[in-house]
Amino acid sequence: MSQTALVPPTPAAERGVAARVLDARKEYGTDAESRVVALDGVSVSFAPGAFTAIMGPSGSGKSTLMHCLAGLDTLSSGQAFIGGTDLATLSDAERTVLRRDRLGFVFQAFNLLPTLTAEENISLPADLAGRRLDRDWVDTVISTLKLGDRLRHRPSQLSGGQQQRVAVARALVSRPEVVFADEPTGALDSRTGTELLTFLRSAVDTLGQTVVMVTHDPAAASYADRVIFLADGAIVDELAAPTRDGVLETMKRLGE
Ligand SMILES: Nc1ncnc2c1ncn2[C@@H]1O[C@H](COP(=O)(O)OP(=O)(O)OP(=O)(O)O)[C@@H](O)[C@H]1O
Repeated sequence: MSQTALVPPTPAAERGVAARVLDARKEYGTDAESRVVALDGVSVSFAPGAFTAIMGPSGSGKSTLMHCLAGLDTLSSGQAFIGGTDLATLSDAERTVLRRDRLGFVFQAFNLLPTLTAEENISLPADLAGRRLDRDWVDTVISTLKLGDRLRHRPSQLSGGQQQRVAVARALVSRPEVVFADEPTGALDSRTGTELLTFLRSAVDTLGQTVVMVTHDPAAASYADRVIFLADGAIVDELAAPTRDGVLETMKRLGE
């Protein structure tokens, strides 16, 4: 039996929530001097088919929240769920399988394998999971991200923006339950960044893709359905249907 069976996808009946944390607390360091409370009792749910941005000043806990939600790190206390799966009930190996089979990642370090072509990098997670990709969807992703003439190139032969688009394609081709994106436009020029955000938005609108994105950029956050603001490890505000100006005003009010 394959290991994949250890972490079955969330049954339809439990799909009311794509991801959530309950009273999540994360502390780093043990002695009083080095102790940092990165998450201080955060409870938040992410609806399926919604695009959520997480904002807040440097050090407010954004990456920690995303890493604990995505099973890349564990909470000190509280609970983190992907769909109906409580991540604390999984072994390290099971969490790895869950990340591979049910989640997509777009991080600043693109994590592309240097010896593989763009096309091989894009299909790698699905190949590892032994899952067949929907060829029409793969073609749509590749053409929307304008990667058609770069598929045989290796990462070192691609620009930073092209590598980032390969990373986005890799995260989206298998239609994961949740795509986690950490500053996905940070390294891109504004036109490429806009294209990428437009693509994420259309994946949400047309496919019901769930996206959770950490960003510092109010314009990027305005592509989301909802923005959550963190400060000192706690959620301090939230905006629905955000505009760039609305996000800026909230940041100003929160003293960012
Ligand atoms: N491995 C670690 N060991 C100790 N402290 C850590 C560790 N990782 C994060 N922290 C601390 O936890 C707090 C939250 O960090 P986190 O990276 O989640 O913030 P962030 O909001 O993502 O910041 P940025 O916008 O600068 O990326 C910070 O004070 C940070 O110094």
